[in-house]
Parts: sequence; structure tokens; C-alpha cells
Amino acid sequence: MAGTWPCCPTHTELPAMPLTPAAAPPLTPAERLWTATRDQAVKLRMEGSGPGSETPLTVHQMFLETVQNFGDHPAMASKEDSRWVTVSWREYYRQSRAAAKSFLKLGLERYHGVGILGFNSPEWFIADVGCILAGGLAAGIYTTNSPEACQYVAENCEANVLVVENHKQLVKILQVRLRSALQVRLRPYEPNHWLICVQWAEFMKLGEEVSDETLDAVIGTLRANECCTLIYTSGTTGNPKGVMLSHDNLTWTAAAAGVMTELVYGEEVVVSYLPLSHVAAQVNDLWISVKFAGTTYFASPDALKGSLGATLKEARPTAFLGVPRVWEKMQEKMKAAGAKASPLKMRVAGWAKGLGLQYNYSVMNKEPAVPWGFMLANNLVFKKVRQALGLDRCKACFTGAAPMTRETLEYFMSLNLPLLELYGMSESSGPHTVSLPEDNAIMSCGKVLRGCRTKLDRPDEDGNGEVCFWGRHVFMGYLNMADKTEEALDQDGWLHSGDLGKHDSNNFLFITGRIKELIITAGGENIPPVPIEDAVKAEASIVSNAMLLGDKLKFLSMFLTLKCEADENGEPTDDLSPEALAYCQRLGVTATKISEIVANKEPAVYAAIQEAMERINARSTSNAMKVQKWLILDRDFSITGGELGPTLKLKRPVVTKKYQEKINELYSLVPEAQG
Ligand SMILES: Nc1ncnc2c1ncn2[C@@H]1O[C@H](COP(=O)(O)OP(=O)(O)OP(=O)(O)O)[C@@H](O)[C@H]1O
Repeated sequence: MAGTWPCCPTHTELPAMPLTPAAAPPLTPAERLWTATRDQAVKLRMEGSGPGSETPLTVHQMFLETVQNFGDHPAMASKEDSRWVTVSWREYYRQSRAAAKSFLKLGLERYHGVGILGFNSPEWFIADVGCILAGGLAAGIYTTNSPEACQYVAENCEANVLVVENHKQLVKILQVRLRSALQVRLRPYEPNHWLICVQWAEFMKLGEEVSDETLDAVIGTLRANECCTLIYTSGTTGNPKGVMLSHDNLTWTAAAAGVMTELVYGEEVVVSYLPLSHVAAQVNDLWISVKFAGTTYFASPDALKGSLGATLKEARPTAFLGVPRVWEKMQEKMKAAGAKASPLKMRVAGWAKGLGLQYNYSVMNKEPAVPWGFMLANNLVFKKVRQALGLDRCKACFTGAAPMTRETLEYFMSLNLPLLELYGMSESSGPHTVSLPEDNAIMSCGKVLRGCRTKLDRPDEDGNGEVCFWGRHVFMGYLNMADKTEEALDQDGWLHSGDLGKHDSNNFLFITGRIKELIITAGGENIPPVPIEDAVKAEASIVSNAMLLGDKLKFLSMFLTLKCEADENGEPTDDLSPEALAYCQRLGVTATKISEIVANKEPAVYAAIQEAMERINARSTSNAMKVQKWLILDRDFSITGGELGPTLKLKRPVVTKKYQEKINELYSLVPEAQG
């Protein structure tokens, strides 16, 4: 028998609009677990009973359930003229239907894409949901994409319509193909076809003459085991791939993640600021909110340049998700502020942090012991920190999408703000393992989502094997890439993550490496770069980013960048950051710019980094793992520079290509003759 999700509380009032019946439509018959074809259905990985056996739902059904039960609750909040304006679930549904009608009117064909290129906003959500209701494939495009990268996505998903946030983004689109002026474009890839471009308000009216019956007829043909969304991977390991997610992938995963983290229907608040084209933000901000009738507050586009703190204080989210770099930045800022405090305040903070760390380790070890003085520390320090961060209502602070350092985890534990690690991929519709407030272990990514399974493939003697996923969160396939899909999914349908991991005796999963970025030297040694890179960053606090080199080369070397200030566009500048300046001052160096340090090979700084490198080399288990050479690049890595992906993961192929000449210098290689 199929299971059901815990029901949300019922609310008798129905929205004043035609609603289609909520009975689950049948699945499209399918034999295979995967496909690379846009209009093909897949077989779902249904369990016979319990978690994983729940009735599959379409996005429309999940949405409708929330509208029926929480129609008047606020669904979205955005700032207009310095005031928060909310949109109810009923209104959000009405607007999504209006957008769907307009897409149909514009000629959106079934299983064709709608590219959405813009910062997080109600329009982003409405365009996404509207596209799905109209039978299209919603495809977020990163705002940081180059014109060519936008074109790649639009062509790959055969977009009929692009929804573009502003002139800046539109200019990119105009550079690559057609000539037109405003916000929505029609059928861009059909030669000689007419184009229309309209502003949002006009777009929302375009479909007014499309009847409810017409739209409901389309909605009635949606099937839970068919594709509705494309998530483009950010390309840390190669060209972006279109990850096809079905309705069931989204609705099942949103429900499973929310149930596991004990979300409360109608009470959750999140702040949306991470790129929605990334799976983590999209599932957290959009789909979990739909399932649990949460309220999404939209941050300003300059969130990561400084305004996020103010938004958090106003929205006071009940859960908050940050990628590691966001938490690290918060830590850097708080430490810099702490360093300016009076000696007394510093002593109090130091004492409280000791208690915070002790207490949170005791909770983690399942022997919670409130140390003497903890309550005082809570009143004097922890509560104030939470309030200052806008996290005073936050039941869970999550980190995910990339590895996190122990130092940052312990820093937040010491402030009684333990970070809960999540692990997953675009190909698993987001989360595969989840850490919970009362069930987590430091450096672990938590336990597998209920209803899913983990297999560690070909484990070594320490139990490290490739992490493989099974469950209803596993994607349908890569659009138009059957070969890549067959590489990712084995014959039995397990998704191979390309990550190395192991379980401890309590079944916590630890990610111990990435096979997909393993460096294989010319001598055949397999070397995971991240532990060495993290060690350098920990040993030399002036270092912002480190990238190990050595793939198919004779020895290891490393690129380093220094911590610097960012300008108003988030671009790295030549000015050293306060932390880097402090590092220099400790060494008696007066330089304030990266260029000064690099141009002079500033002896004291270079010597200090060399000593750090020697300490790390001394700990390495073989000569092949020692870093023989390193150099400092004159500009830090950034999203805009292309070296970092949207979740701030290093894009190694981009750095290698960009700095090929420097690699040649390091290895005294002669570039291949041209032509
Ligand atoms: N908590 C975590 N700890 C360590 N690594 C993580 C964690 N969460 C995610 N990752 C890494 O991120 C990967 C998934 O990232 P994602 O699906 O976002 O790909 P991507 O950034 O689009 O890049 P790519 O182009 O390489 O697929 C995982 O396979 C894993 O390597």
C-alpha cells in the first residue's frame, strides 16, 4: 500500500477560483529508471511501504494542497519602497496561473524550456511555477553566466521563452543571438519568427484570454514521473549538464526533507538569497516552502555584498541555509569586530565561547551537560549574537553544497549556534544526508534522508568508498546526454556521486574526498587536493584560496591567492583585507596591496608561507604528496572572475585554463606549437 505524508492541518475555506481536483493523476507507464529525452517518463524508485512509498504528486497538486489549507497565509515577502509587501498563497497561485496562461499564449510548447535569468524575487518563483503548470521545463540561469553560457542553457533546453530580470541581463542575451528590447522573448531559435518583448506587468496580462479550462486541461496532463525542471550543474567538473528533475523528485524530496527536519506547516520563514538556479536554494526556498506553506523573504541583490545581515534581522528566519563561504565570511566579520572589543568584553566572550563549545560537544556526544555558568553566558553573549545576526528564531542553521572546515564548525558551536551539515547534489534533487539538531557529528554530513539509501562502492580497508544514492530524489537523467547519464547511474539505478565517503558506527556519513577532482600525477599517485589546500589556508591565514596542481605532471605545486577587499560589485580588489593586513603587521611588513607583496616577493610573507608549506609537507605520508613549488596569483578568485562557481566551489578547469602560462612556468613546460 502506498504511504502518505503527515497531513497538514485542514482549513475549510477554498480559494475563490477554479481549482482542479487534487486526486493523484496516474503515472505515465515507464519501464526504465532513467531517460535523457525531454518528453519521456521514468519508473519511480517507490518503496513497498513506509518512507519512500508515498503517493507521487505533481507540483500542481502539492501547490494546490497548500492553497486549500493556507490560502491566506503569506507565501512571499519582498521589499517595495523600504516596506515588506507580502503575497498570500492564494494570490501566488493566481499569479502562477496567469503566468502559465501567458506562457501558453506566447507559444510555450510542451517539454520546452523557459529560461529564468535573474536574482531571487517573487517574479522568479511565479515564472518557475507558471512554466511548470503550462507543461514547460523551468530552467534557472545563473546571473553570473557569460552571454555564451546563457546561450548554451537556452539552446540546450530549447527555450521558447526567456524571462529576464533587467537590462543588464537582457544585454547578455542580445549579444548572443537575436535583437530585441525588453523582458520576455518568444521562440528565439526559429529563424524569421516574430519576437515580442514585454515588461512583467504586461506579460502577466498576455494570457488573459486563455481560459481556465484550457489551462486546467494542460495541468490535467501533468504526470509526477515526467520532467518539469532543469538544474544546470555549475561546471566544477566540466561543461554544465541539464539535470532533469521530475515532479516527484521535487515534491517527494521537499516533503521528505521537511519531515526529517521537523518543519511545522504554516510557520516556517526562510530568506532567499543563494542563486535559485542552484538546487540547494531552489529546493530550500521554493519547493519546501510550497510543501510546508512557509514564507519566503527575498533578500536584495546585494545580499552577499553586505545587506544580508539587515534582511535577516527583519525577516528573522526559522531556518537558514548558507554555503560554507557564507559562514566563513560571517566568522571573519565577527572575529574582526571581536578584535576591536574592550579587554573585558574579550575576556567574557572567550569564557562564554569555551562553555559553548563544551556544551555543544556534549550534545553531539548524546550526553548533554549544561556547564556551570552556561545560562549566564547565554544571556551575556549567545542570545546577543543570535539577535545581532537575525537568527534568534532560527531552529536550525544549515551548511551544505561544499565541504566545511572544522575551525568554522567549532567557531559557531562555541557561540551556541551549531551548524548542521547537509550533503547532496543537483542529481539528488538537493539533500541526500541531513544533520539534525539532536543528531549530528562534527565534520559529518548527517544521516541519509528517510526513504533513501546509501551504498559505499568498492570500499578500501578504512571503509572509504564511492558514495552512491538510491531513492525518489535521484534525478531522471541529463537532458540529451544518454552517455553521461549512463556514467552517473549504474545498471541497477544507483547514482554514483563521484565523492568518497565513509560511515561511522552511528551511521553518520563523512565525505572524505572527491574522486571527480582527484589529482593523478605523472607517477600515477592519486592525491585528493582539498585536505592539502585546507591545511595551507589553516596554516597561513593570509591565504584566501589555494589550488593544488599536479594532474598528469611530475610533482605537486600550488596556486595561492591572498585575502583582499571586494569592490561594490563583489569583484576582488588589490587591497589586502583586514585579516591579511594583520598577518603582514605581525611579520613587520607594511604592504597594504597584493601587488606590492607579489611584485617584491615580500621576503617575510614568502618565508612565512614557505614555513607553513614545510610544516604541511612534513605531515604528508609520501614524497609524492609534498608541495614542491607554489606561487601567489595577483588577483583573488571570484564568481565574476569565473574561478568560483555559484556556491563558491573552485572551478578547477577554469583556473587551469586561465593560468596555463603560470603552470608552464612552474613546470618549465614549453607550450605546444600553434597550428
Ligand atoms: N556537505 C558537503 N560536504 C562536502 N562536499 C559536498 C557537500 N555538499 C555537496 N558537496 C559536493 O558538491 C557536489 C554536488 O554539487 P552540485 O550538484 O551543486 O554540483 P555543481 O556545483 O553544480 O558542480 P558540478 O559541475 O561539478 O556537478 C557533491 O558531489 C559534493 O562533491
